[in-house]
Amino acid sequence: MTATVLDGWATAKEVRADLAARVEKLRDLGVVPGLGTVLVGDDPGSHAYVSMKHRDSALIGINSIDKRLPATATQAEVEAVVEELNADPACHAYLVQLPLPKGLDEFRVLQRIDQAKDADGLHPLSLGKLVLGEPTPLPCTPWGCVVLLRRFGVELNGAEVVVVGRGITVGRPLGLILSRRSENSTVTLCHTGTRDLAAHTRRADVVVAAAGVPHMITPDMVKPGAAVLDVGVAHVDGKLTGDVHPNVAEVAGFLSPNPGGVGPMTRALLLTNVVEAAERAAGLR
Ligand SMILES: NC(=O)C1=CN([C@@H]2O[C@H](COP(=O)(O)OP(=O)(O)OC[C@H]3O[C@@H](n4cnc5c(N)ncnc54)[C@H](OP(=O)(O)O)[C@@H]3O)[C@@H](O)[C@H]2O)C=CC1
Ligand SMILES: Nc1nc(=O)c2c([nH]1)NC[C@@H]1CN(c3ccc(C(=O)N[C@@H](CCC(=O)O)C(=O)O)cc3)C=[N+]21
Repeated sequence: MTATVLDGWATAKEVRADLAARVEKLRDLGVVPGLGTVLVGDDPGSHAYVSMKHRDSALIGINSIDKRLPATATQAEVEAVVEELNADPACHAYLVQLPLPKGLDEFRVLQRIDQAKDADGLHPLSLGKLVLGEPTPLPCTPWGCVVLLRRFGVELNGAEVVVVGRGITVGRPLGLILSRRSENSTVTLCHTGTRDLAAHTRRADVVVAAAGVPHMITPDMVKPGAAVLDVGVAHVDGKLTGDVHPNVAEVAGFLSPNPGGVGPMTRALLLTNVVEAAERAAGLR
């Protein structure tokens, strides 16, 4: 048996096709959705992610507002760009690419973002609303995981889900999303303090690997037929390497590849947050 591929490229394309129709409707009302990005410094990975986000935006008619600052930028300079985007009516939602260069206070920058323009769903108010069950933009990577699993008919209602990692981008918010009534999963978050990781993953119907430890999820850790999402990103000998060992494909029922799984979904759900912000600005929701 070999696992069904949870194809993030194909699924992201479907999400974008739906968004393109919504962008069309907005254009008829005279609104062109705008995605802003703030990139500070010259980390090559961050540059690549930001370019991919703008390329995806262009595919469906979303306007790009691309702000760049040198690694030497001060806290005040970064916050001034944030204020500029808060005030810009052409920018419906935006993100500050993390991590910021050393010396800059990320929390203070994130707090200054107008929550109504939060594209990442990682604003402190957005995360608070998620905890409280209020409507809010959802964090893109965890939301992408949920949309991908649903697309392939993986049952979440009542499922045992083990998330490896409690990071703020993936593990922590994924636990919040999956434990809502609408998803209704039983969630376990594992981390470096977990005593017997394999004992947890072996019981899981769904394993989400979001630790950034190359090939840490091996076939013996997976229940036959389980769905496995490979989210973690590391580089080994210059090559993108996920958290899931390739032989897991022989045990799992469903497996999201990396690249080609959750990555493209993350970008598609980011665009969803932008379109929804523009729809709110146009009075459509
Ligand atoms: N493909 C995609 O679209 C995306 C991929 N990513 C990737 O996903 C990963 C998670 O990101 P993020 O949520 O920011 O989390 P962080 O990178 O901030 O944290 C990693 C988490 O993994 C845990 N962890 C590390 N090693 C182990 C281990 N050996 N056993 C169990 N748990 C471990 C850590 O535990 P502890 O808390 O105890 O330190 C921590 O909770 C990263 O690799 C990131 O690059 C992120 C966003 C999008
Ligand atoms: N606040 C914050 N938000 C993030 O969203 C965030 C972050 N911090 N820190 C770093 C990680 C990493 N990350 C990725 C986004 C897209 C792909 C992606 O699109 N990957 C493609 C292409 C990968 C390639 O070929 O390089 C794929 O998986 O197919 C991957 C990884 C977001 N992150």
